[in-house]
Amino acid sequence: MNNDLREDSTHKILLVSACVLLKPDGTVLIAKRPEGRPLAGLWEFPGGKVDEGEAPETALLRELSEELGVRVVEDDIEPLTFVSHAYEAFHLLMPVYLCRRWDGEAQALEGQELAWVRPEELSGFDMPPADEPLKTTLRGLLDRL
Ligand SMILES: Nc1nc2c([nH]c(=O)n2[C@@H]2O[C@H](COP(=O)(O)OP(=O)(O)OP(=O)(O)O)[C@@H](O)[C@H]2O)c(=O)[nH]1
Repeated sequence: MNNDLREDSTHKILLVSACVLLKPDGTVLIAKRPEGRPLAGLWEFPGGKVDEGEAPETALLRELSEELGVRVVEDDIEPLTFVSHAYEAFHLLMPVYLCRRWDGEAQALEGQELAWVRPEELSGFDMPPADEPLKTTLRGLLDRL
């Protein structure tokens, strides 16, 4: 095997499901990571790590319920894009789903700050390096819907 491609703990793949919750007014939800967590203070799309043996969609519905108290059914999420980014400690692979229908009002259940913003406003928010490409591509992706 090519040494550059060998399995290496520093290049472990971390699978994280994320969601673009889109309201009819064209705004999307972002959440600010609370103090005391890695990447604290950065704004990101709701979601989280996929547990061992868990489907990415199941993980997403679980995270949306835990973090925001919104109930989403699997039929109401669809693949939008994905992010692949090499962090120092792991390689992030993040399927990004789109959701336009959910039950309940999004609440900050984990001490995070929430903001509904237009995709073109994302450039004004500090986001994790992996999310940078989304700042420019999200508007186009949503325009195509
Ligand atoms: N949810 C989410 N995670 C992101 C985004 N961008 C990004 O780099 N990440 C990274 O993906 C990882 C997600 O981990 P997390 O800590 O939010 O996952 P989790 O909710 O399962 O956390 P836990 O381990 O405390 O249960 C973090 O390393 C985070 O920095 C994003 O837009 N949304």
